[in-house]
Amino acid sequence: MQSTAPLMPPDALTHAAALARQQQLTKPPGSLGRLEALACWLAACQQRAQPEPLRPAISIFAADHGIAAEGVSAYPASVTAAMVHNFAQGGAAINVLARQHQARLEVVDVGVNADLQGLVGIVQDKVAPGSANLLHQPALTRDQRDAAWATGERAAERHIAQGANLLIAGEMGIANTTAAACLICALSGLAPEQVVGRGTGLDDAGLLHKQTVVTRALQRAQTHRPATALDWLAQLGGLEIAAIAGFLACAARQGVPVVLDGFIVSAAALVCEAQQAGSRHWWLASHQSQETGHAMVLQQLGLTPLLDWQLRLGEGSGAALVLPLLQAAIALHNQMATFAEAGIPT
Ligand SMILES: Cc1cc2ncn([C@H]3O[C@H](COP(=O)(O)O)[C@@H](O)[C@H]3O)c2cc1C
Ligand SMILES: O=C(O)c1cccnc1
Repeated sequence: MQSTAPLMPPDALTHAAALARQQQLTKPPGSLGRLEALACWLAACQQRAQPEPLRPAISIFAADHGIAAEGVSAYPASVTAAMVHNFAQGGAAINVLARQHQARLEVVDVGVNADLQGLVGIVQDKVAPGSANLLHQPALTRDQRDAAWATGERAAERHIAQGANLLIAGEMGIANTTAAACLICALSGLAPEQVVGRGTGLDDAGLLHKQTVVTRALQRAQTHRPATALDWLAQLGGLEIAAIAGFLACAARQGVPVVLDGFIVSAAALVCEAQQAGSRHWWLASHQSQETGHAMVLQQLGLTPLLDWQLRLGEGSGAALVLPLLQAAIALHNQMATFAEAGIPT
């Protein structure tokens, strides 16, 4: 884990140059709406007034959660490992989207409670076989938290070394919306009723139970007097959430933009921004998740989601879904004629 000095945002001069080009393209200024802002942001991130096409890469971090024992998910904990097999066979939603948009995809086992050795495309970087039950004890030791964070940093570095210029983090971990909700409450000051959602599809009774679990877990964690976001991460996080926070921190330090996925990634983003201020300038929010509280977290991060399509899957799927929109923003920005080139009077 590195320094907490505020990061520089994407390059302002390049942003201004890109904006100037947008004003000269053969359309009324502003008529391509957010596509224009996206092109200028990507230009600033790349420090090229005409940005290169995107070379996206995705890491899915998978881990089990002790809190699953409290009946906070509509699915059994065994689904985490089963879904890693599905990722390896190419059958999950994120596999389809990654193939469709030619994104490099890797799955990182940072803490699944199963032997996943030998599965195709699975990076073995297991820190522990899952987190502890955060209702009764800290989810992670400090060492586990730091090791998982470093796992995420290594994943971002791998992608960047292979030429990726846009990163996506996804997650798989049954019960991780509970850990994410706890962290979001702790870091945002929002109440459990404002944050806790149905996850994979809890009914009304399940939702109330999950709210109670989160409230009690927050009370338990308070007794340890957590002072920093990293303290909260150890108390209430999970191995994949810590890894995603490290992934985001590393990407921002290296000046590589990230498309944030849904609720769980946003919890990791809050941790990252608290630890490394200014990281958020390198992020775009793909969508507003159905999960309660996601909208308010994005607001706190100063991010406006692109889509509101009732998504509540995770895996990085929402982020992968907006890749064609980003590619379109860059293609329009680079390939449209200017008024001068087209001889159109202004
Ligand atoms: C088949 C299946 C595939 C998934 N892919 C992502 N998630 C999503 O659901 C989980 C979080 O919801 P909760 O906190 O309610 O367990 C995470 O694993 C998340 O990525 C899935 C869940 C299931 C069941
Ligand atoms: O928004 C998400 O990331 C999400 C929501 C519900 C279940 N799994 C993930």
